[in-house]
Amino acid sequence: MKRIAVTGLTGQVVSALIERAPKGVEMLALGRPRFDLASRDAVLASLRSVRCDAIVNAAAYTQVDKAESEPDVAMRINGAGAGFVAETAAELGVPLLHLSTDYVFDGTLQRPYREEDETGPAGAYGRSKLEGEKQIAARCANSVILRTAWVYSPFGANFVKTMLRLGEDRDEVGVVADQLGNPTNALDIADALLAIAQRLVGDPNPGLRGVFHMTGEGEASWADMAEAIFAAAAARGRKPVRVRRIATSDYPTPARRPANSRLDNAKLKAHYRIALPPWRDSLDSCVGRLIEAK
Ligand SMILES: NC(=O)C1=CN([C@@H]2O[C@H](COP(=O)(O)OP(=O)(O)OC[C@H]3O[C@@H](n4cnc5c(N)ncnc54)[C@H](OP(=O)(O)O)[C@@H]3O)[C@@H](O)[C@H]2O)C=CC1
Ligand SMILES: Cc1cn([C@H]2C[C@H](O)[C@@H](COP(=O)(O)OP(=O)(O)O[C@H]3O[C@@H](C)C(=O)[C@@H](O)[C@H]3O)O2)c(=O)[nH]c1=O
Repeated sequence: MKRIAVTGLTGQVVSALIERAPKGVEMLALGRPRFDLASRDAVLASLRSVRCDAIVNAAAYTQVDKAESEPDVAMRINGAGAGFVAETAAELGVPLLHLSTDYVFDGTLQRPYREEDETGPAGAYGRSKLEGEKQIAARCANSVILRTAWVYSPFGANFVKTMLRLGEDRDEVGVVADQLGNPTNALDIADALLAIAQRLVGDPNPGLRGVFHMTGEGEASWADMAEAIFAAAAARGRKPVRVRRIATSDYPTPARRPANSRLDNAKLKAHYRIALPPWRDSLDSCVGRLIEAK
């Protein structure tokens, strides 16, 4: 496998893939204005113009709250747009790796979600991502849909960067403690995507295709994650910041988020022998890198 086309130019996962690509593997990043998921013509033309061995669809509309006020835009990009990518991957005969989200679930289950569990998104972003999954499954059999969650990294916008920014001029931050999930470092996602792409290119086994959950190991609430961020920052000389553990009802947002969005990664381990590192380890190294970069 020599060339991977990846959608998005500045996104967290795209940036991580570019950083982690081993010598000899070229990442061909496609982004706006030329590559726009909102335009079928642009998607087909851009992907047809690059020679690649696999496609990673990492571009998406990711603004969870804003999606509530422009659900059609989110649906167009995450739903129809994903379908255009799948259509082109099928035409080109290359495997497609597509990223989806924990927010396809309503969060009412009392255990980590498995791939076959019933979906039921609580908001417009989750609905649009679920439609993307359906488009991919219908149009490209040679595909893997990887549902990940709570992505952070040294790149782009994310919860870790938000907490470090808030902590600069506050001694205390209120963070919801009743939503559970799996913090996931985009750099770990990139390593796994590279290994998965390599397998797909060389192995036609249908068991490697379909939906897989792929998150950092271990679970946390957003408040747990915030506490770990401030602990990692304090260990590197930043002033201490307290986390006030609050309820979802104390932090009103336009979008409803799942109370339980923990994902069960057993299928990925069984079929690919891949497990992402424990979330606390990866979070600590990300905070370290962000602080050193300042
Ligand atoms: N962030 C998270 O917490 C999670 C993300 N995911 C999924 O993982 C994937 C990667 O997420 P992440 O890297 O965090 O995303 P980011 O929000 O960091 O980046 C999204 C990327 O998509 C691009 N993009 C947005 N709209 C379009 C469009 N119309 N045409 C082309 N490109 C577009 C953006 O480009 P531009 O720079 O031009 O804006 C940007 O490069 C997504 O599918 C997301 O749904 C899943 C679970 C959690
Ligand atoms: C900034 C902030 C957020 N929160 C809460 C709000 C929310 O419930 C939770 C996370 O807020 P954010 O808006 O940062 O995260 P959010 O945009 O909901 O993150 C989601 O993004 C999409 C793309 C995904 O696919 C999901 O997996 C998930 O990562 O933390 C606080 O309690 N206090 C705060 O100061």
